[in-house]
Amino acid sequence: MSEFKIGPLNHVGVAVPDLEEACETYRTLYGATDITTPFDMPEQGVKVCFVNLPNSQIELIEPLNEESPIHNFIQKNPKGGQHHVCFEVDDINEAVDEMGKRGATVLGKPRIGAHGTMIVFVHPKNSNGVLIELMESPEGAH
Ligand SMILES: C[C@@H](C(=O)O)C(=O)SCCNC(=O)CCNC(=O)[C@H](O)C(C)(C)COP(=O)(O)OP(=O)(O)OC[C@H]1O[C@@H](n2cnc3c(N)ncnc32)[C@H](O)[C@@H]1OP(=O)(O)O
Ligand SMILES: [Co+2]
Repeated sequence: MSEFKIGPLNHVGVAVPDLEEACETYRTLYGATDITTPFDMPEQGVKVCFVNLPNSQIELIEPLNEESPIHNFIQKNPKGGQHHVCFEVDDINEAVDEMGKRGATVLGKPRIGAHGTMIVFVHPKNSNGVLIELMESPEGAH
């Protein structure tokens, strides 16, 4: 087995029915001041923005359409909910290979994520009901 291991927590994904409303909640209820402008990621089926915190980010995601991978999640959780946890990895292809060897179900092929590096997801059944995103580190290898 390779030495592969997860690195820093990059972000926590929160699925929401309305991105603007969710941003407003982080602004007015929690006083968050650094919230990025929302943008569409059609290839991921989501509209995204980040609440930047000193040590991490909350990624707010709203489904773009009924084909979105988070469409069913919002149907089941109409007010939204915690959706995924994202860890950085040094090398996405190594991560995919090693996840497979370790018996996990990797969902699809790596794709470009919201930070401009490759991401891939591991099924929640493999990790106590938590959907895990693995993201190639923006700073390169650790
Ligand atoms: C922008 C980007 C970035 O950071 O760069 C992102 O994060 S994009 C983030 C959005 N993209 C993704 O999530 C892509 C990967 N996700 C997927 O492929 C999908 O969402 C699945 C994880 C396969 C779930 O799909 P879907 O909800 O349609 O399937 P399903 O209804 O059959 O659900 C199968 C089981 O998984 C559960 N389930 C669904 N979503 C879940 C979640 N987020 N966390 C924990 N459990 C979850 C369901 O309740 C169900 O449980 P039971 O079997 O017990 O009823
Ligand atoms: Co994410």
